[in-house]
Amino acid sequence: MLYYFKSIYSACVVIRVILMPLSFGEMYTSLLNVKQAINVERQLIDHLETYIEHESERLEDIKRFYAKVSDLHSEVYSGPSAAMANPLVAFTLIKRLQSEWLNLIYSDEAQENTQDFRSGYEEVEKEGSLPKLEDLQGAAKGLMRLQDVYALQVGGLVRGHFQRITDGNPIDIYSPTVSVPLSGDDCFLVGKVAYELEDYYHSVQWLEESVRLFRGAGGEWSPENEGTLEDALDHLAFSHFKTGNISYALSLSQELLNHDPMNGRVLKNVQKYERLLVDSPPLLSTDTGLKRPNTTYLRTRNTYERLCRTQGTQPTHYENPRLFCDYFNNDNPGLLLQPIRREVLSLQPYVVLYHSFITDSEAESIRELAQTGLRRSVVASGEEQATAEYRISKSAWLKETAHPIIGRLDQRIALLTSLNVQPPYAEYLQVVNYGIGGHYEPHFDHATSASSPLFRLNTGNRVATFMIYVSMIVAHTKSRHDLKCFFPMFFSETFPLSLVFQNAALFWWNLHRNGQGDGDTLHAGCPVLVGDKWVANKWIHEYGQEFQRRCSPNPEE
Ligand SMILES: O=C(O)CCC(=O)C(=O)O
Ligand SMILES: [Fe+2]
Repeated sequence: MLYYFKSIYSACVVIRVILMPLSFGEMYTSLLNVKQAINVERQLIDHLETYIEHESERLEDIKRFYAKVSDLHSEVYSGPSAAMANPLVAFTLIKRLQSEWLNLIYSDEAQENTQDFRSGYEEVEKEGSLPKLEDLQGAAKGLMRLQDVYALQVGGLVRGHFQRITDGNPIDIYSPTVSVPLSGDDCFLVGKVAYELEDYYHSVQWLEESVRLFRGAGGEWSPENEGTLEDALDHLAFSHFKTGNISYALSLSQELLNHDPMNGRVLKNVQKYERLLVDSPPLLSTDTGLKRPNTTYLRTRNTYERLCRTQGTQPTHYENPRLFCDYFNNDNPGLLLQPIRREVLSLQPYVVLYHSFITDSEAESIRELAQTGLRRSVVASGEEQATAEYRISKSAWLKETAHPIIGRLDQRIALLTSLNVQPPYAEYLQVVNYGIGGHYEPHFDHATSASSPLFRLNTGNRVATFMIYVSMIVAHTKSRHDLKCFFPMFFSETFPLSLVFQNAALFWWNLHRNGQGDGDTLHAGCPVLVGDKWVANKWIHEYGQEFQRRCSPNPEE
């Protein structure tokens, strides 16, 4: 969702990405890649199935031997020494002890089964399609971003719910069709990511849940787990120590010692905490001083998050009678038969929403065409471009030659805006796919520094943005009260937000007529709470538009 608000923020401008070989890296930054990982896991499930079959057969064989020998002992050898009189019985006893037990005990079968299982995994690994540690960390950070921006309760998330406390009650802000609760180990990993970032605000919350769940599991061991109750207690105790909650750090460490009494490091910590508590007993206040870590790059965080939580505050048509909706053809013969539903959302800056700008099948084609070209999105960083935490997505550039659809889109944009959208007067179409909790924090699309790599096109700054919602399956299915217009059938109270924007396009001028950037065009893509969000940007440059957008020295225009 794109929101507008006024504030000053340093420019971060997306520029053309140099195409690199196809890579699957940074999976967490694009939901498309996450979806592809489903097939990867399916392969592993097949390997596990074969492994289980082989191991079951092996155990069956072992059980058969066990039954044979134990039966012999209860039926044949249990009597007096009569059985030994039978030379066949004597022979088979000696043979078993000399050979059969040996073969059983030193059998390679278990190892062979494990080896086959591992080879299957290694094959998948070689394809390069497995997530890396960085992906796990990125996904965990995405979850914490959603937690923060949408004020979600960690306890709710752990139970598979997306809840926010409103007026003292947990309210579902999104009800998933399938709810997936998290395990103690899931929470441990999220908490550990925060812990390693020295972000004890989050580590405390997630590790609390982890400890609770591990305790509940009664120390039961699961082969897939990375952490244990002891690990979680250890990290949680230290997180509490770092946030000044010494007495809690002490009691957690003592609990840990119950499980691991010889742990010298924890023994030392306990002594240290006890000393600290004697030296400066805790105040009665329960305020642990837990604060969210300050991100240096976002001075407009509160406004941004408020807007994301309230689903935007675009001006309503009731407040400003100069805003309107109409069927628009730009007096252009190309649009006469198919005028487009236009909605003027704001006059200053001038922002227009074009409904149904593309069809479902065009949206699908755009997504498909972009797939192989998707690379981690970058932003301008000085004279260069770099990835950034404040923009988590992948993007691909589509030339007009990629498919006739792209050329037709360019044409349609030109018909609507009367602007020259041919390169180099506009950039290629940039298709963006967001990842887990993917977002684009408040930014300007235009360059705000003369050294920006954006000027390498030599066609001036980005005068306008034409942004298409190529798909947006969002969490909220509540109605938008602030987006009613003259099209009641399209904006009925019950109409899901996602459908209002899906296939629509936004247009706005980034620059004033005097060429200066318009500070009011600060905008953002809120973290994607759920679903697969795609947008496509067409950035139109200053040069080539001289006859369509007259200049003016007036800084207000
Ligand atoms: O995803 C959005 O809603 C905004 C994207 C955006 O502003 C950009 O790509 O420049
Ligand atoms: Fe933007």
